[in-house]
Amino acid sequence: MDGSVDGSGEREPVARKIIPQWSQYSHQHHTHNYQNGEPPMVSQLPRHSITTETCDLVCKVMLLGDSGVGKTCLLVRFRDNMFLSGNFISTVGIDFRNKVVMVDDTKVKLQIWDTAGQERFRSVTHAYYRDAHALLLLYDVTNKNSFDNIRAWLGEIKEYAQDDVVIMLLGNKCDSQSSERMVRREDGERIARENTVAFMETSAKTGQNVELAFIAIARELKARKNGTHNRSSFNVQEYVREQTQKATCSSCTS
Ligand SMILES: Nc1nc2c(ncn2[C@@H]2O[C@H](COP(=O)(O)OP(=O)(O)OP(=O)(O)O)[C@@H](O)[C@H]2O)c(=O)[nH]1
Repeated sequence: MDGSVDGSGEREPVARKIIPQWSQYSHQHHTHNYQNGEPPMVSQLPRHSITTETCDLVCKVMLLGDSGVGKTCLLVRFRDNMFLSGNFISTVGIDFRNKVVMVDDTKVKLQIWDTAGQERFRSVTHAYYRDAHALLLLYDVTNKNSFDNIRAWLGEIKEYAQDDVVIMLLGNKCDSQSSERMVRREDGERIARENTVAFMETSAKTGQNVELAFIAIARELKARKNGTHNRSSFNVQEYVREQTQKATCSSCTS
């Protein structure tokens, strides 16, 4: 036995996220009218996300960053194209969802682990770093503290993750009004450059760059698997730069 739920190598999360049913996310996310006053646990949710379908590549992607930066919202936007607005319910422990994406002719299954940003869950989440192929590290552009903590997060990554893990830094909530913004895009770019990681600003609210972040990860991991990575035929930092520039240019001309 590999300890997986369905024999596919996927482990049951050790802790559960206390959230309303996935299907109720859109508008009732924050109403606490659960049966017996208790929200359902992940183990009670439909396991439709765990499939036995064959994929050419399976990638484990972890979402990291301070509590409240928008990790769960980013995942929900990518997987279900929805936004969880309203009061914020913190993740407890760790949870995962799958999404299959096509990269050219390759079927890539992204197994996305959503971690709790709160300090008290760190020892739980550290145990998962070493299995991750890619890490999406988020800060909130309206929260300077979450940005200042990025160096500490990078330190933890260095300590617990594989040396060759793909890291992408995301400045989330870029839809926010300029009066609310506390971190300039250039500051995000600078810290990413200093640490040789890809960077972009995202919005789980509007969907800006959300798909691109995950697809760029999938492309990079596919390139590595095919052995094309070392020959520099694909570079995730370059790819992200090109794609975000393209998006900026087309929004300028439209
Ligand atoms: N304006 C705006 N708000 C966002 C965005 N993403 C998330 N939020 C809000 O930020 C709050 C926190 O979002 P979550 O996704 O729950 O944060 P998290 O990082 O998963 O937090 P933990 O589970 O505690 O680690 C919620 O109230 C969201 O509605 C975004 O892109 N734009």
